[in-house]
Amino acid sequence: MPLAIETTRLAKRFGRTTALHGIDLAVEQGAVFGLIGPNGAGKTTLMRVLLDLIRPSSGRAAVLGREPRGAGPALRREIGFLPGELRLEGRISGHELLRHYARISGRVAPAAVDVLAERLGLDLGRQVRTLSKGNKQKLGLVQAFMHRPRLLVLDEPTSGLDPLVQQEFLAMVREARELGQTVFLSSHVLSEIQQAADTVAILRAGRVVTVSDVESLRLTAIRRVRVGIADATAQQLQTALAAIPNVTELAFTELGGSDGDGTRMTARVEGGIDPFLKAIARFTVNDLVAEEPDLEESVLRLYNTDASDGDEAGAR
Ligand SMILES: Nc1ncnc2c1ncn2[C@@H]1O[C@H](COP(=O)(O)OP(=O)(O)OP(=O)(O)O)[C@@H](O)[C@H]1O
Repeated sequence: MPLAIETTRLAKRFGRTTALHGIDLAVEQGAVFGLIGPNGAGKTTLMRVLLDLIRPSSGRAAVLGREPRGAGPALRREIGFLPGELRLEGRISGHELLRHYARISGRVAPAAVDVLAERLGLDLGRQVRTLSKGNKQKLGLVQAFMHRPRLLVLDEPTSGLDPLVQQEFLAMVREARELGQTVFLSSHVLSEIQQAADTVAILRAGRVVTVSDVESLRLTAIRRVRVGIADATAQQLQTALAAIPNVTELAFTELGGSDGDGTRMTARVEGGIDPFLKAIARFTVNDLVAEEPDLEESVLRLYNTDASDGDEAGAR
């Protein structure tokens, strides 16, 4: 069985900007493969090469065993593509627009469009130009999924979606995997990739920094945590957390003076959060906020790259 996606020393230059510096990637059929990286890393460029929307400067790409260049509509029908910047014809309804796309993608099961629209909460009767950004994104997702393509290439698929719809999208990805479809998706949000993907490639400044399974990424996640404790002093909290090695940068504010309204604490938790939660659970917790793990801090530093060192690949 050929790989779903294979690139060999794939490079793309735009004038003096090098967007991709020789990318080697292999995506197995049936996998959910996440591409993650900061702005300007080259995620969109890579996807556009795979879809033959742009041509590589050097190197090779193969999609479902074929070179995108010259493979034409037959390969295109096997792919469901959600572009990062969706441009949709506005003066027709969602229904009409999807009928138009179905003529290109072919083989759309009669009920598929309605089922997907219903799941995402999208009104297909409305004129496309009157839809909000999130609803346009839903329309883009419906057109990518509706013909059950062998390969889904999704550029920032949850951009603009509210959290409930994001969860529905993640369920759609899981079902696609169960049906044997391959999903190749990009994001700059670590938690989203962790929920959706089995394997993750980290792209930075046009290079693959690492390819890793999602479980190992989870261990490296760094979170900032804020906690309000009703019945402990800074000293008590310090003592309770002293023996937990993955908790650092502790800072305390004691509230309320003599009668003691408790203490506010911030901390940096690297890796599993469970030991931290167990240690504070003996006190009365009023409030707990665990921020989204930070991609740059969690992942890029692990591989000895300077996360602040310019996002734009061409800047160097
Ligand atoms: N058509 C183009 N002309 C010139 N430079 C381009 C073009 N497209 C992309 N680039 C440059 O290539 C690099 C990679 O951009 P790309 O859009 O692929 O990154 P990305 O990882 O998708 O970023 P984001 O998360 O911001 O969408 C950037 O330096 C960008 O400025």
